[in-house]
Amino acid sequence: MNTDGLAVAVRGLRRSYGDRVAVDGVDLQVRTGEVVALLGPNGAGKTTTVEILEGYRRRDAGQVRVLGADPATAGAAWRARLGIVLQSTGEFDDLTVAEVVGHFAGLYPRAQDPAEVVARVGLADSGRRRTRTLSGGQKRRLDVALGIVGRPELLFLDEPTTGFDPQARREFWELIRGLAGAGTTILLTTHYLDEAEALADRVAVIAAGRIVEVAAPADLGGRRDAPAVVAWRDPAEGARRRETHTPAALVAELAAAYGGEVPGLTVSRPSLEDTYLRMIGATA
Ligand SMILES: Nc1ncnc2c1ncn2[C@@H]1O[C@H](COP(=O)(O)OP(=O)(O)OP(=O)(O)O)[C@@H](O)[C@H]1O
Repeated sequence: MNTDGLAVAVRGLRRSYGDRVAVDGVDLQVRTGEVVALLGPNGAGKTTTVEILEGYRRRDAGQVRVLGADPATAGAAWRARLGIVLQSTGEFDDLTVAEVVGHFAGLYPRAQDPAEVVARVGLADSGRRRTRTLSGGQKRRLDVALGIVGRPELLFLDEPTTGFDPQARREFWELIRGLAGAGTTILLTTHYLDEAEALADRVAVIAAGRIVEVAAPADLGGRRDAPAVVAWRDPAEGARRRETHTPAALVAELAAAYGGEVPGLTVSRPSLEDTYLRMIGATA
């Protein structure tokens, strides 16, 4: 397997738990410096796949290279190049935010300044607080701080913004964009389609243990070529709707017919969520 320019290279990955096939022949590549979002319904095999890449679960079959090494056998020096933000929050008893981040910084050979990391995740005012007094969203920020304090080359984020308020999500996205802009490769799992669209260069859709498609958010499922939906409200007939590949022509036609503004006019394309739900076979 040629892994030039790839932070993650996976071919034919399989893993079963007893009779249950969780990962059924996954192929996936993440280029160095890329942000890839892994999307899929509950039980699709995301966590299993990601934890195999992180070296936390064994695989039954397949080739896997992460930062050039096989996670099943790679050692501590390899692990220090990864940043991992898991779904569940660690418990740190009575330690303060600054103490926990400082402690983790000590585990890495080229850690960032802990105070800078605390500020970067928006916890500068909470550095002296004991971690058990943090809100859910603040704990998640602490998780992210611990994931990035070692200056990872590759960052794994498992549903990073679950429990965030909208403003905290936007701030988190800025943080992630900053890391990506500085060259960090990022593989994230999320159930938020807007998050995938905001952050990812490419999204990989996984369902029932198989990759359905990998594409840029704008291209997924043929989105770019999908017809536009032009909707308006006719004063006599009520709500009207037409699908077209030439929406500008239709709008011009309607404008002429209505003698100017078209009542209640909207022009839309299938959202990433519409496309995703169609791909995984959901009946929305
Ligand atoms: N340790 C385990 N033992 C037995 N079955 C497991 C184990 N871990 C996962 N599974 C099963 O494997 C399948 C894939 O699970 P996985 O956690 O990888 O999915 P996921 O896509 O991460 O789901 P979610 O979105 O709910 O986190 C599921 O059917 C799950 O029940």
